[in-house]
Amino acid sequence: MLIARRARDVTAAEAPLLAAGVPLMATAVRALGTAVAGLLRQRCGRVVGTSVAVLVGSGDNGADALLAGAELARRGVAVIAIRAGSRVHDGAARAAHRTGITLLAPGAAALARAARCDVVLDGVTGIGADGPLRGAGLDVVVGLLAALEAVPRPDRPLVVAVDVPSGIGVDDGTVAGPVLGADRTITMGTAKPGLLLPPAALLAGEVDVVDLGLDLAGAEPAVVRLERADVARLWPVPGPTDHKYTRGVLGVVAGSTGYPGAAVLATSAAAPLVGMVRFLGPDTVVDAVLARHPEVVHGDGRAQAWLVGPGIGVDDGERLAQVREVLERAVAHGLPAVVDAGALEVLPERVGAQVVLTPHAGELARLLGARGEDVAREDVEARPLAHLRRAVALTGATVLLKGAVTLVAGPGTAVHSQADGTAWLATAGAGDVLAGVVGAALAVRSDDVVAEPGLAAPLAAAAAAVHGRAARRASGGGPIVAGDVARAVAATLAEVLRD
Ligand SMILES: NC(=O)C1=CN([C@@H]2O[C@H](COP(=O)(O)OP(=O)(O)OC[C@H]3O[C@@H](n4cnc5c(N)ncnc54)[C@H](OP(=O)(O)O)[C@@H]3O)[C@@H](O)[C@H]2O)[C@@H](O)CC1
Ligand SMILES: [K+]
Repeated sequence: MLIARRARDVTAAEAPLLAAGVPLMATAVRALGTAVAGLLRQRCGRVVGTSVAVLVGSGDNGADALLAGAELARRGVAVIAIRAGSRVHDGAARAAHRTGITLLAPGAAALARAARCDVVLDGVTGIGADGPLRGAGLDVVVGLLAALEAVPRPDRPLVVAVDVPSGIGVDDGTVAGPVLGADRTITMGTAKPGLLLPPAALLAGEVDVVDLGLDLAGAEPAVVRLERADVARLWPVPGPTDHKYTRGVLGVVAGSTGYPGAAVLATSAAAPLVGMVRFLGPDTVVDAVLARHPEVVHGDGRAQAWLVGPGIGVDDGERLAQVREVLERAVAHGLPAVVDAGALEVLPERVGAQVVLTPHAGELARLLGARGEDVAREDVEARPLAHLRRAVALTGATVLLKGAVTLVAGPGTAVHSQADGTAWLATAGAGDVLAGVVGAALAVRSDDVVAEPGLAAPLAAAAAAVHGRAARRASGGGPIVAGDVARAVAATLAEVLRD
């Protein structure tokens, strides 16, 4: 599990080690040097003779970056260093000087040179920053972003962020000013919340954590990300005495004459994962579902969890009446349920954490608006976690806010952040597939969720992980439709459970 801790917790954990003389910075610098050398080898096929530009801020973040630059210079890399603060760490400046690196003033000429290097190392600010970039750091980032515009995309340098992309909200993931988006972030000691929370997380690229041996046991995890083994631990494997009913029945109310495909996608994703899917919908939709999945059972009856809403519009009164009836019944029995798309319109005033809402940013804004909050989609996109938390507080539900980075939290649970997919997953119907996987995750552990409703949040995060991995598997780096993702779900789960 990837665990993010707040800046103050990291600083507190560093203090005793620094007092004991443990050379944390040397470890950070070594890891940076190795990572950058690896990227240079990938990009240029060699390290010697490549070029790196280092943006050097005033604090230890700048020192990390400059010392890594000195190490790379010793390995034959042509390094330029650009001042991005009011001062430079003494020891790092001396080490740079010894390797022949001169510190350049942040003018247009230096930034144009940086824009043509193989790698840029962003050491403007780290966890010691207060607020968005200002002063020399801001000028350097704005200037470099402009200089990069003049370079054809394939020739632009790879950007490596030291600890965090400078200027992000380290603890809250906000982006309140210019930030140089990174291809990779080498983060020290532990992940930081801003590396996992959008919108900042979208600027961090791949995140590698450098082990500094910090004792963070006492620090409350701010955000967590499930990895393969965590998903495997959460997902039950049937035993020899299991049958379709003990494995879990998922009831699905989905699809409409306007959107029959959503029902097909949701049931296709769920069917292989559960003992049985039972389906309620208009006849034409039932026909479409059964044509694809003859194993789906048509008609009302007992289920261990319900999924309501995919392919049902917010003004489809007839379908929403059925959703309302099924949802109220599920809530009255304390059963887990997934509430998606139009069904969010008929969510009871208060529900328990066993009910998982799956809005995108626009739907979350609408949900909050219906509860008296003045919120636009852009507000949710700028501060997704804050709005997700508000929705949890107002409804009592577990909320999965889907996006390139999907966030999940319930009342009192950890915040989960999953980013397992691919940009190709931004395609019609992907949300219907996700809803199917979340429904399945709740159905197969229904008894556990009824006993411990807080379990719905990690299970929904696990479902998001399976969905994202299925998209990656189906895509192989190229375009996909949602049906490809649904078809890849079963093999993806097998892979998750096997490894
Ligand atoms: N301690 C260790 O051994 C280890 C530390 N580690 C590393 O240290 C980093 C933390 O270093 P830190 O505490 O020196 O703070 P840091 O983030 O470099 O910036 C502070 C300076 O930046 C400035 N500044 C502030 N706000 C700003 C803004 N909004 N916009 C622009 N500038 C701003 C301000 O300078 P001023 O404005 O006064 O010139 C301030 O003094 C951490 O992220 C990690 O990389 C790791 O290697 C592990 C071992
Ligand atoms: K940085």
